[in-house]
Amino acid sequence: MVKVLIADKLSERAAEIFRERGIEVDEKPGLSPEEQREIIGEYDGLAVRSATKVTPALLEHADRLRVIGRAGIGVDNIDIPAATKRGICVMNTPYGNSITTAEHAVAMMMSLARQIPQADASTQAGKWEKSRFMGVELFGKTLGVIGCGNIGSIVADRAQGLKMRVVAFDPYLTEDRAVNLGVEKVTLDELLARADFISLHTPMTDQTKGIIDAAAIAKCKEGVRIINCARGGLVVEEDLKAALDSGRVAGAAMDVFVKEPAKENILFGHPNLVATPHLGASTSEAQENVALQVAEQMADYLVLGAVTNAINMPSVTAEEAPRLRPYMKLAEQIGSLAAQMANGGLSSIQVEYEGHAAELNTRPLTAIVLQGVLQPKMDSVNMVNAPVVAKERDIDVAEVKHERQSFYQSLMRVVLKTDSETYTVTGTLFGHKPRIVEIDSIQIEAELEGHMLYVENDDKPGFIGNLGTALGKAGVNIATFALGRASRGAGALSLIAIDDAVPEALLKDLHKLDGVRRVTALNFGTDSPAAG
Ligand SMILES: NC(=O)c1ccc[n+]([C@@H]2O[C@H](COP(=O)([O-])OP(=O)(O)OC[C@H]3O[C@@H](n4cnc5c(N)ncnc54)[C@H](O)[C@@H]3O)[C@@H](O)[C@H]2O)c1
Ligand SMILES: O=C(O)CC[C@@H](O)C(=O)O
Repeated sequence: MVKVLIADKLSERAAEIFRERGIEVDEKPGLSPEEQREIIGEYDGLAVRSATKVTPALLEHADRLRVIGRAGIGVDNIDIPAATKRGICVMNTPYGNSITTAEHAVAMMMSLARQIPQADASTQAGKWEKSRFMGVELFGKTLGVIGCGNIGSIVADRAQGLKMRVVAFDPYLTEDRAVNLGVEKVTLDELLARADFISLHTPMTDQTKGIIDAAAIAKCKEGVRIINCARGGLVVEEDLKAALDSGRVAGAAMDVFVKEPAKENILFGHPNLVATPHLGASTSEAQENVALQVAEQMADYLVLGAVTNAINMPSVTAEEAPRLRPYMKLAEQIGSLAAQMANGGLSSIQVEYEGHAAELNTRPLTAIVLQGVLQPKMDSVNMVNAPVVAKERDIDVAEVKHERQSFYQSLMRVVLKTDSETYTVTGTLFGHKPRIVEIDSIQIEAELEGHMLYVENDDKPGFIGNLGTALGKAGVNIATFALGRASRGAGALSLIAIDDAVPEALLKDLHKLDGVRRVTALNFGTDSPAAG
């Protein structure tokens, strides 16, 4: 039975959904990394928030793991390259907590403007420090949004409701989108120079790490207020502390910290700091949304093969999945056949689609062709890691969609080049069954299954009889025999399904048959999706 581990505290709905979808689920939040390593080998799916660190050390023990679901947005607690290498799909829930987090950023901005947390503490301590807490209005002030994606754009919208001017720095924000959002797209320096409040909403990347440091703060208005509800490392905490001390930054509101959980931090205790413990996504609505979404997505993947919001593989909707399934089998078979026929180091793989196949979502199909090509040489390759493996090996991958009409309603072709030769295998679907219809421009009609022989020979009388006799003498039973030839008397080829593997000695004898050009043993293993 398919089994999922919920490793962090998620809304109860997640476990309910897994069970409704026939998936066994264990809820074990709060385990130590060592405890997680001990049990992870039992699971096909792992659902996390931000507490669990999905490291290469954990993944090394994850022999069954097929999918990691992050109930939230940031996947910086998951080692994506390590997961991809192991063929594990990683998905997040990009929109489920955006409104909640944007609202938290706005709440933080208001807290800064009116020092509400400090005033609350003082008032409840019995002081009545009316003159200490002089605030500033938001009306007419400029908010600088760094990173204007899902959350940044909601913050911008809410700020406009408060009659603030919004300037945004985001290299990927188009002018049109900026106009639609009602924000002014500016450079980072312009934003720093103009903003009264700055709110950070980028992911943590090499470009954004430390985007607010001493140099950036030096370009800000005197008395700027800074809000970070994105990721801790976006702000250099030591530089912010110095700027708070000098008064250059009038206030800072931090929901996220370089080191979390932040039990201690250089900023703590500063009178102009407002701090929350990574609460951006913590509303019941957002947690319900992300738990439900992550469980549905993971169940769709584990049960149907549908892929939604994956970070490391192409999407396949739940509606597409059943339509793609027979093509997936065909994709793996043509890839596998071409690879088993090929000699020499692979240099390029071109996957061509014609007719109905060209109208499908071809990215996952191409990934599966790559899986089929690479699997005969590597055990642990699948559609998640096959594109990465191909890239690592400098194999050039191309996808071509033909508009031309062909004899077949739907065709998929793989053209595989090695350093010495080119191999072409074309297949179609008869009903839902994959069929090979052409090999190197010779027409044939064959199903691929179990043990097979691929034979190339001179097209002359007696060859097939001799081949059959040789196999029969060795006790090898022929299950099916598919034959094709270029033209009378020219080269011919056959794909022969046999009941058992051909011993090495027999292969050598077959090579000695009069007129034989090539004999290759093929295997479309019964436990592989490429099996017929
Ligand atoms: N505090 C929390 O609990 C909490 C909750 C949800 C999300 N987050 C974090 O909030 C951040 C934003 O999430 P989102 O859903 O809006 O993501 P998003 O991907 O929708 O938006 C991120 C934006 O940042 C922009 N960006 C990327 N590199 C940039 C750069 N160098 N300079 C400026 N902009 C850049 C992107 O173009 C994109 O528009 C993420 O870091 C996420 O992890 C935190
Ligand atoms: O799970 C959380 O509480 C935080 C989530 C947040 O950081 C995210 O990136 O979605």
